[in-house]
Amino acid sequence: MNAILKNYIAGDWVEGPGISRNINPSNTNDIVGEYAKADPAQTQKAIAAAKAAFPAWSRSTPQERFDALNRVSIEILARKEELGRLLAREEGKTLPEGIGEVARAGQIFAFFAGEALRLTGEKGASVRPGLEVEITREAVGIVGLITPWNFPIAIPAWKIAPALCYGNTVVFKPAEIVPGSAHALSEIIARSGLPAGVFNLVMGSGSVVGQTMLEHPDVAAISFTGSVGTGRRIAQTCVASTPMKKFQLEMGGKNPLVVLDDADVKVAVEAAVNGAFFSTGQRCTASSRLIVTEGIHDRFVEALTERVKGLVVDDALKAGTQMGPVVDQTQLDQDLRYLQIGKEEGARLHWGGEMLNRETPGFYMQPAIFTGAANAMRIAREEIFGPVACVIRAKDYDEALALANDTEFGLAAGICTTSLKYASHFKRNSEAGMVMVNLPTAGVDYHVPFGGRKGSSYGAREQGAYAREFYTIVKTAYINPV
Ligand SMILES: NC(=O)C1=CN([C@@H]2O[C@H](COP(=O)(O)OP(=O)(O)OC[C@H]3O[C@@H](n4cnc5c(N)ncnc54)[C@H](OP(=O)(O)O)[C@@H]3O)[C@@H](O)[C@H]2O)C=CC1
Ligand SMILES: O=C(O)CCC(=O)C(=O)O
Repeated sequence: MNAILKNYIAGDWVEGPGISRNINPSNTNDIVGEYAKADPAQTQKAIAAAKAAFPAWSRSTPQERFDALNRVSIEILARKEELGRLLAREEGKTLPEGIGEVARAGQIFAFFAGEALRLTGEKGASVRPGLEVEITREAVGIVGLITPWNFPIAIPAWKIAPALCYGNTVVFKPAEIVPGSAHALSEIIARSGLPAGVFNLVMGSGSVVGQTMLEHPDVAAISFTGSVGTGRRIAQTCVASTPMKKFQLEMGGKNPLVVLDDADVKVAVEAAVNGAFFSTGQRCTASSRLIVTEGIHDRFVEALTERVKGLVVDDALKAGTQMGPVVDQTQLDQDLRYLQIGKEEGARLHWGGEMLNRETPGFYMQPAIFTGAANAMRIAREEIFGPVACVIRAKDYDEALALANDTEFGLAAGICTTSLKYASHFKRNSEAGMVMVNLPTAGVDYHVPFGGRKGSSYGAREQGAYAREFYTIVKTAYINPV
């Protein structure tokens, strides 16, 4: 076994009081690595380091910020195959998906390197004679970044890069089950030329490291992606703390993909397969509800089933694998529990859902399609976060739209149609933060806002230039030029 990989605090790599093991979900005999696990005291040291570094970093020049973020981007992109392999090995998404995610992380750092150089701010006349008014943005302070396991490098990238770009200092806590990509990213950031303390990595559990960050008065803001339950607790703690913290939550989805009678079946099937089953369905943007109108329903289900039957489920690192394993036993148990719930609710498990044996012991599961699902069923209302799709029959477009919007979530929604009229109407009337036409609900660009409505998201949007809303505070200055 290699050395235990350390936390990064105040510019030093430090051992943790505990150790966690990173296990390959494609082969549970394969230990990806051992990683430091922090306690509250170590987390507090990271917060103190971020506090000490904040005054200087918040006043750093755009050139310094550009240089650091640009170096990070260059190294990530140069090493995308190697880092993609590590990501696929620890999380279970396929190697092409892993490499794609790493490339996305590199592009995000490039975007925010550029963003650091972009001038912002407004100056105008006051309503009072002779006075001037300036509106500027300042860094928020120490930001705590809490990330999930399903995008082990892209989600950290889309929080760390804007946080640093706008002059904040960072304490980063990755998900405990996937510390590998987070650690590799942190090593790259550590050699990017940032002053000590500007960026700190604190690996460990949510209930210890995350909770310490939430309760610490010096942490000014928390950006979180993960489950609704944890998101809600974070919101309550941030509001109850003194001073109150700024927070941003990206949580679940139960994203509808509407397939209308006039859809191109091939396009619809590809959108559904990609949206529901790629990345093993472990995306908050996954197309977990397929809402299909009468006239195309049977043709669509038949073509979808044929396509899904052909998906190669195997070791994430094997050439030709199209769907990797579920991330861990807990998530697999949740997926299997929902298959049981669906059957008990009266939906038909049309295809899949079997556990699979492969050469190595891993969490392999066939993708599953429920038909005859009703939107009121738990399988259509609750986020499963696995390779499980429910087909819900709709009479016509109006009913399909109503069903699509009948959810507590509102992250992404898609429609497959060749009608401009329906596509435009759906775009306007969908109650989701992101709308896709003839595309999967999952898979987004890195330079535009990401986020949802209703129970999916809270606070300012992430990604693109909109990220500025969360990572800066507005200051209004009045000047009397005497
Ligand atoms: N929207 C999305 O993208 C995601 C949604 N999910 C949903 O959540 C379910 C459970 O996944 P899970 O990983 O447990 O999600 P969690 O919400 O528990 O975890 C997300 C992050 O929050 C941390 N965390 C957990 N508890 C606390 C706390 N009390 N204070 C601060 N931080 C905390 C976790 O740390 P640690 O890893 O140490 O627990 C992790 O870094 C999935 O089945 C899925 O439905 C999960 C991942 C992503
Ligand atoms: O669909 C995507 O590209 C992003 C999904 C995502 O952010 C998530 O699942 O957490």
